[in-house]
Amino acid sequence: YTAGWLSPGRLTPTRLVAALAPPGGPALGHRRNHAKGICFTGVFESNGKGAELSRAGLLAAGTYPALGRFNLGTADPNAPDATVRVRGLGLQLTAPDGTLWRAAMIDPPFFPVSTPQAFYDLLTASHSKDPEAMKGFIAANPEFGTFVGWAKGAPWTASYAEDAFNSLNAFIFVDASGARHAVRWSYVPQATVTPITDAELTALGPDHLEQEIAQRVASGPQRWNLVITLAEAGDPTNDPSKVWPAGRRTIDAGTLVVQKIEDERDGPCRDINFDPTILPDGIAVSDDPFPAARSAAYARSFNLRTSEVKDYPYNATATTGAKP
Ligand code: HEM
Repeated sequence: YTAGWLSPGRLTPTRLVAALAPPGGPALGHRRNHAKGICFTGVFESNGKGAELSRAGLLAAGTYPALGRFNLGTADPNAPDATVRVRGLGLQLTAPDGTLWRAAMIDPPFFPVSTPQAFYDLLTASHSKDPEAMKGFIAANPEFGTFVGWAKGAPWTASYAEDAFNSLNAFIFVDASGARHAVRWSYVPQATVTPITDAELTALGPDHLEQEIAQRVASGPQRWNLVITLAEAGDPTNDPSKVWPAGRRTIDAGTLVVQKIEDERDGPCRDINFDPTILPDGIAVSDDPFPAARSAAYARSFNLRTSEVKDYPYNATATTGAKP
């Protein structure tokens, strides 16, 4: 059940989260990864088409509350936007009976590495002073080269509203008859995508993405389609670094509508852990090893940051963390 995580010598959540910290140490009180972000509320408008694959109530037609957070894949809450290649979306959908579907997705079309151990090795190598460390890592994890190609070549955007956010990890949808379907999903923007370069993003300023999404949402709701992709026999479900072949059947299950930008520091995202294993009946984890490892690491990060409340008070004058 604990996937060996309690055995001595194995990769543990504590070691994994410690490895995320930059050489100067973690930013106390903040998420240990994806530390820079901005919170929002809205709704998920389910069109009911996902009910063919999953009996989850949130995939039956209806409108359900959504809480989420756009973020940058960095341990530094003050990182300039153009220095961070990976952007993320944490999302919680709530069914009328209170059942939750939490997810945390990113914009690359595949993950840089195949296993949680390789992610740990990447973090360790990238923070190492040994000039050979990254060379050794890349030799042992050739899939990372594909990610480097994406990171160097893929266009940037000037808005979170123009980014697609991908589950990358495979999950199992269970339908009303009990049949199981391996899927991945993406939230695909309805906004027109205008590619830019990293130099153009730099010129827009270090915190452009937060300022821009606040302005854009203030001028009108922003939308993403939930596109579910069905695996075919033989498609790898245990390795998020491997894309599935083109042409797989997809279902557009509904629309995420971002209606209001919320305060990041004092807002409703602060005390949420977007743990990707918090799933409603009708959605389950697959043989992908990441969600279990992520769940343990996110809990460790959550426990650390919520115990560091004096370093991240709810407002400028609070010293105890008590919400005013
Ligand atoms: C073993 C691999 C991974 C580790 C150790 C890891 C670690 C973490 C940690 C510690 C956090 C902060 C949690 C918190 O304090 O609430 C986080 C947040 C996040 N992670 Fe991961 N992660 C991993 C893989 C992934 C993958 C595969 C994805 C996407 C497909 C992803 C997307 C995100 C996103 C979007 C957030 C921000 C969620 C929020 O806004 O709270 N991570 N990650």
